[in-house]
Amino acid sequence: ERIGVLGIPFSKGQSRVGTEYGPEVLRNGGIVRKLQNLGCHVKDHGDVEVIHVENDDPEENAKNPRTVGQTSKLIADKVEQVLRSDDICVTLGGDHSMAIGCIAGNARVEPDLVVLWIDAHADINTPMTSDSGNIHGMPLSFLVHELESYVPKLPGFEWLSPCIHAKDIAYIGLRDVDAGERKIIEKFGITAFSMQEVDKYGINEVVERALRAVDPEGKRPIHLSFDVDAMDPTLTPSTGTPVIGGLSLRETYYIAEEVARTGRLSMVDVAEVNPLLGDDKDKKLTVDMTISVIQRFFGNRRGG
Ligand SMILES: N[C@](CCCC[B-](O)(O)O)(CCN1CCC(O)CC1)C(=O)O
Ligand SMILES: [Mn+2]
Ligand SMILES: [Mn+2]
Ligand SMILES: [Mn+2]
Repeated sequence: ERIGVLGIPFSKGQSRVGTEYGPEVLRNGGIVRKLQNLGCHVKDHGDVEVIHVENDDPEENAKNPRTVGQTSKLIADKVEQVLRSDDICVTLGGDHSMAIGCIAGNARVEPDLVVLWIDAHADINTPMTSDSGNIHGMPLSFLVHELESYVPKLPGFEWLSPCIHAKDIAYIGLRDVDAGERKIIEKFGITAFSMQEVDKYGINEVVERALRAVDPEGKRPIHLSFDVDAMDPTLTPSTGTPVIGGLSLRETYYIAEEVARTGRLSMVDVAEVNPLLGDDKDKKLTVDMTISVIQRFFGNRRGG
């Protein structure tokens, strides 16, 4: 396939400096060349322009709303452009608020997409249910039709309309879900496989059930949003909100290989790499583990 790589050097969806350097360290780790070495045609589209709004005061408890909202619009426009020329878009983040623009942009090209959200967290707080006000904990709430009446129209988000339904989402890797998120997941019946289910059923059964739940006929395009904190922090320590007891390398490989096998992968977001956290060993490990996972979405299979 033709892969379009897009950097999203963004950090204003949360409060730690560093995720803006995610694209740089992933590129320096060789992600473009390693995908090309798999026989993929890879075009690096550079970085999305990041907007910085002065005096961007919190609104409805959400921090940096104008900066996040306006940048998300540019992300959506750029993602749409990439997907008009390439088959698959790989976005290098950047904090997970990037997914607002990534999914909105993908949905313009693939309106029937389903979302696999690989993460320790549910990232579906509304501005009111969030305890932090960090928009990287809220992206899905801006995108889901069923939550539209619960989410205030924040300044900077005028351009955005919900584009997915709750039934189109499946989580794998959850282990730090807030009370408000739990209520939303239950109220709207969102498919969710926490680490408990991964242990109970095994990753093969979890992946099979997740795909069947969102796409029983096996024909819808897949948007895979990968938060590197889904993996155990011993594998990806350089990330802002690590949670122990995460996915193993082999479990994460398996998810990537199975999604690749569908042949319906439309987009992969790589979120929450923060190279300023931890020491140099941690940073290198995080980058190397992340890239080794991404390679498995594109034909690098353990069986050859
Ligand atoms: N759900 C959290 C964390 C979001 C993580 C976003 B990511 O993209 O990395 O998945 C919860 C934060 N909260 C912090 C204090 C704790 O005591 C409880 C959880 C929030 O800030 O909304
Ligand atoms: Mn997370
Ligand atoms: Mn709809
Ligand atoms: Mn996340």
